[in-house]
Amino acid sequence: MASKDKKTTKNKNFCESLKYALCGIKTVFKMERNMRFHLFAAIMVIILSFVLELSKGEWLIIIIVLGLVLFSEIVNSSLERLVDLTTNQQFHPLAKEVKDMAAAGVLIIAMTALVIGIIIFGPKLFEVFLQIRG
Ligand SMILES: Nc1ncnc2c1ncn2[C@@H]1O[C@H](COP(=O)(O)OP(=O)(O)OP(=O)(O)O)[C@@H](O)[C@H]1O
Repeated sequence: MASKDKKTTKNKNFCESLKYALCGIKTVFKMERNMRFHLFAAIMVIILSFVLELSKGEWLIIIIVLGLVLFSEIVNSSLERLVDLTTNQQFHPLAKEVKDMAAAGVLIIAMTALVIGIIIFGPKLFEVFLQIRG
């Protein structure tokens, strides 16, 4: 194990819980290429949202969706590790189902985010396109 921290007991207070949660965020970004891709995409969407001056309601939807995408990727990554830990990376049909279902969860929220993105940004980008064309 890379970490020198071998603690296995319950966190004593909120600060300690926060410390380990931040440690989890650091680990998932370091280890998971998909998570880095999702973060890059999220930053691009936020920049586009500022440029296109979204309404407060549109911002709320974008923030919720981006949070759900990142959350689903973290749950997927943690389930993958749990499966690898319990199966010791040996094939098991249930392990396949767990990993495939966790990946399906990410896919569904990513598709939802795409559709919401098209609904919110599509007409605005089309307007910008028409203005550029004069
Ligand atoms: N122990 C196992 N037993 C059975 N099937 C497995 C096992 N481990 C992985 N698989 C199969 O291989 C696929 C890929 O597993 P892997 O752990 O590499 O996920 P991944 O490709 O890294 O996922 P992601 O793209 O979300 O990072 C799984 O979706 C599953 O179908």
